[in-house]
Order: sequence, then C-alpha cells, then structure tokens
Amino acid sequence: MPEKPLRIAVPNKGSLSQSASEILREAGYRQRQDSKELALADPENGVEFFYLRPRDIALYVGEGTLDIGITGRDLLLDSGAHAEEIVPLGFGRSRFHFAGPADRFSEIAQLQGARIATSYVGVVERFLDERGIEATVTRLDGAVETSIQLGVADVIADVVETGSTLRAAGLATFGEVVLESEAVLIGHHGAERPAGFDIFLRRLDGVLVARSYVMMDYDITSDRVSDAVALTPGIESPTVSPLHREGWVAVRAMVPRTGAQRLMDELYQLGARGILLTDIHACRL
Ligand SMILES: Nc1ncnc2c1ncn2[C@@H]1O[C@H](COP(=O)(O)OP(=O)(O)OP(=O)(O)O)[C@@H](O)[C@H]1O
Ligand SMILES: O=P(O)(O)OC[C@H]1O[C@H](OP(=O)(O)OP(=O)(O)O)[C@H](O)[C@@H]1O
Ligand SMILES: [Mg+2]
Repeated sequence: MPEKPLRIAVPNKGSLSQSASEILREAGYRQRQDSKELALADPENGVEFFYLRPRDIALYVGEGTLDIGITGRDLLLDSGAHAEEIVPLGFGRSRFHFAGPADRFSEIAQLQGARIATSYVGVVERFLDERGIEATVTRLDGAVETSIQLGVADVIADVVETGSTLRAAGLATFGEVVLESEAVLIGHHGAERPAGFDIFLRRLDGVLVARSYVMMDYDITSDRVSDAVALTPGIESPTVSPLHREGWVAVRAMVPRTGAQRLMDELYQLGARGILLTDIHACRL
C-alpha cells in the first residue's frame, strides 16, 4: 500500500453524486454515510475522498491539488482545466443542445447575432468560434430554460436528458448535438499517474465489466459445442467441462449483458439446455 493516500474528488451533489458513490462502493471503497461530510479517509484502501461540486472537480485535478476525480465530460471540457479524461464511467449520460422556441429555430447558422443563455459558456464559445459565429453568450447558474420567456435570451444551450424540461418550457432543440456526455474519471493532463492509481483503476474497471457482462452457463451435446462456443466465445475462452451424462458438456462464458436474452434463444435453438444467466459482482480480467 502506498504511504501517501490517493486523493480522489467525488461529486457532492447533483445528477452524478449518487451514482459516483455507488460505483466506488461497489469497487470496495468506503463512502460517506452523511451528505454533509466533506471528506472521508479510507486508509485500508490507501485513498481519501473529497466531496466537491462536480463543476469544480476538473479545476482541483487540473491544478494538481487532487490526484483524480469523477465529473461530467461536459464539465471537464467547459472548465478548460489542465485535466484529461481517463475512462468513461457509463452513468450520468446527457446530450448538450441548443434549443429555442419550437419552430423559430432550425439550424445553427441562425445563432449569428443571437443572445444565448447557458451554464456552459466554455463549451458554447468554443463551438461558436469553431464555426465563425458571433453571438452574445450569457452565463446563468441554472433554470436557463426560463431565460427566453423572461426576455434575457433568444436561445439556450443546455444539458438534455429526458427532454421533459424543454418540452415544459415550449422549447425544442435544433442543429447537431453539441456534445455527448457521461461521467468520466479524470486525471492531471499529461502527468504520470500517482501511486495507487493502477489498483484504483483496475477496481473501477472490474465494476464496469461486471455491469456490462453476465455469466452464462448451459449444457449441450459435444457434437454441437463448437457452434455454441462460436456464439459465446467469452473474454479469454469459455470453460467446457464434461457432464456425467454421456455425450454432453457444460459451457461457462461471460457474455455482454445487452443481447444476452437473444443469445439464450439462439443457444436453445441449437439444442442447449439448462441455460442460466447470473450477475457478476466484481472481476479482474
Ligand atoms: N438531467 C440532468 N440535468 C443536469 N445534468 C445532468 C443530467 N443528467 C446528467 N447530467 C450531467 O450531470 C453533470 C452536471 O451535474 P451538476 O451536479 O453540476 O448539475 P445538476 O445535476 O444539474 O445539479 P444542480 O443543478 O442541482 O446543481 C453534467 O455532467 C451533466 O451532463
Ligand atoms: O432533459 P431533462 O431530463 O428534463 O433534464 C435536463 C434538465 O435538468 C437540468 O436542470 P436541473 O434540474 O439540474 O435544474 P437547474 O437548471 O437549476 O440546474 C438541466 O439543466 C436541464 O434543465
Ligand atoms: Mg442543474
């Protein structure tokens, strides 16, 4: 265990907070019990967690005050901090869009000369610069949808998840998706990873794989095992063991969670029986 704990920033509130703590807990780390706790040491695992606003996390990691952190890709890009994405974490997914009164705007070129309200000034200004569009960008902390109705802006640029907030405000997205975001693990840009980082990453990776794969078991006759194994090649190679019943084998392989039901149908068609799916809780591959 390294002497100096790995210092990790975790979202303290908002859309990413609960899922971030969940993934860390699943990876075997202690997490705070009370949302008022600002920091938590986990000396047995050689780490220390700091609960911070997700918008500030890239700044702490960029300055090197903290080693790594969990935040949104959109917030990382918006910050302009000296931090980089290490691995996407598969939760907190959102899209970043321009939106305006339904049927008033249809294309990005109409942003020329417009007043745009957003909480993501960095992302919006970069997008406009890249396209040579001049517009007035106003930073708002939240509830940006209301700014149009109040006459502060013509257009907004914001995170869209289900789209229900936009619909409720009578707004619709237009133009291409500016950015696809999800929670990401970030580190200091270009820096050598600190002590303890490899273990931390392997543990998180173990949870991500366990979430996206399931274990499949089935029995099949030996003459069909090659066809069956072609459908379930596993990660390294499936385990094939003899069964007491003459001419039959048992196969065990990890398969992607999505499409697992279809795979079960195909195996059944092929003659497999006793097909079982079980969750994987953690793994090291
Ligand atoms: N429905 C959503 N609303 C806002 N952000 C979302 C949503 N779904 C995912 N996210 C992601 O969460 C991050 C923003 O989290 P943050 O905590 O800063 O704002 P928030 O969830 O809107 O919370 P609050 O507005 O209460 O402070 C971004 O990376 C964003 O893409
Ligand atoms: O597409 P949806 O599922 O409706 O989610 C997107 C909305 O959620 C967020 O607002 P939030 O609730 O965080 O309030 P805020 O504007 O005060 O940040 C975001 O800024 C959008 O307004
Ligand atoms: Mg918000």
